[in-house]
Amino acid sequence: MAVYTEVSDDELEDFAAEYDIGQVVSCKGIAEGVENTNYLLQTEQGNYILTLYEKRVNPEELPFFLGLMEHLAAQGLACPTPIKGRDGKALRNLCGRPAAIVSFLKGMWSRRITLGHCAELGPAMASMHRAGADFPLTRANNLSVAGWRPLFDAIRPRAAEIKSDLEEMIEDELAYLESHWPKTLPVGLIHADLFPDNVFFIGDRLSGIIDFYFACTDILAYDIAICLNAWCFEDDGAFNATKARLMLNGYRKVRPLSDEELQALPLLARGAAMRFLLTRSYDWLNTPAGAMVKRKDPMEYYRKLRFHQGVTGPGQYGIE
Ligand SMILES: Nc1ncnc2c1ncn2[C@@H]1O[C@H](COP(=O)(O)OP(=O)(O)O)[C@@H](O)[C@H]1O
Ligand SMILES: N[C@@H](CCOP(=O)(O)O)C(=O)O
Repeated sequence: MAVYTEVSDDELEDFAAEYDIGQVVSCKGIAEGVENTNYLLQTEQGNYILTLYEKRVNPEELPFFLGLMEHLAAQGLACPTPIKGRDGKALRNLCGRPAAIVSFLKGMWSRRITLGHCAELGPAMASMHRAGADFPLTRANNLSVAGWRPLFDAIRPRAAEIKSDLEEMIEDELAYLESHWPKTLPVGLIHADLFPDNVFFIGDRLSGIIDFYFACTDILAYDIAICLNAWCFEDDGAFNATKARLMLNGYRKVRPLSDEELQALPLLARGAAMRFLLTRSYDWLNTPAGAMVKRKDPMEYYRKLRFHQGVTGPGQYGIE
């Protein structure tokens, strides 16, 4: 459960009084998510999400994230919009943490990814990339190739607790990725954590995208690579090329991909797998015993990385 910070009734009342959102009716901790504390805030006027920002979010970067959500929502993307208080500010403090209220999105994330979900994801991701093109702020991706070695150094002494050959595997792969990482692909605004639990559906239709707190300026096709990993593998570890084809072709209808971008996909998918292998390994080794949060399995990403190491071209992702 991701409620790291408990909010008392008095603190909540004072906080909500800064907004024109009506009287608070209830405030319930949300059990999902791993990064921040989220509450479902119900007021006389409707539902909202109250987020208190925790460890991985740098408070100085919050204007970027909140501004981005505001920008994308204004462009018609179904994503949360920050709610401003009477003073015009969306960002304030609660219980010693930066905090904001955002609009509530209807829909549910799907635990069972279908071909239809992947077909919907592609164009939605491409529309997000297009809508982000004129967002004026930029943010470097601190979890891209330059950020991987410091994470590796932090997990290295205990990597064998996860898998005996993990240290050796990451060492070799990191050296390869550092020397081959593409430098000329189109760059723009990416979500960078577009996992199934951050995409809502109503029935088979995609109804919204949430959780922009890893969003950054990076290679656009890297977002696609993250999704190849997060959406196109089955529970038994098999890669589903039909899912990948539907996602990629749906994407290309809204934002065509150059040959250079397509050829780079296997490498980007290796990098994307490395990124989540590293953060999951770090969290696996460093989550305090008894913390109310479910750790995510690093080995899932070890296996995905091994798969992409064997991919020789984008054809293996189901496309010509
Ligand atoms: N704007 C929103 N509308 C509706 N539900 C939301 C919204 N934001 C978050 N949630 C709920 O909170 C959960 C955790 O949110 P998320 O942003 O993924 O947390 P974290 O950043 O901590 O991982 C989501 O799975 C969803 O159930
Ligand atoms: N998607 C990441 C973890 C980040 O969790 P989220 O709840 O913020 O999406 C992973 O799967 O490792």
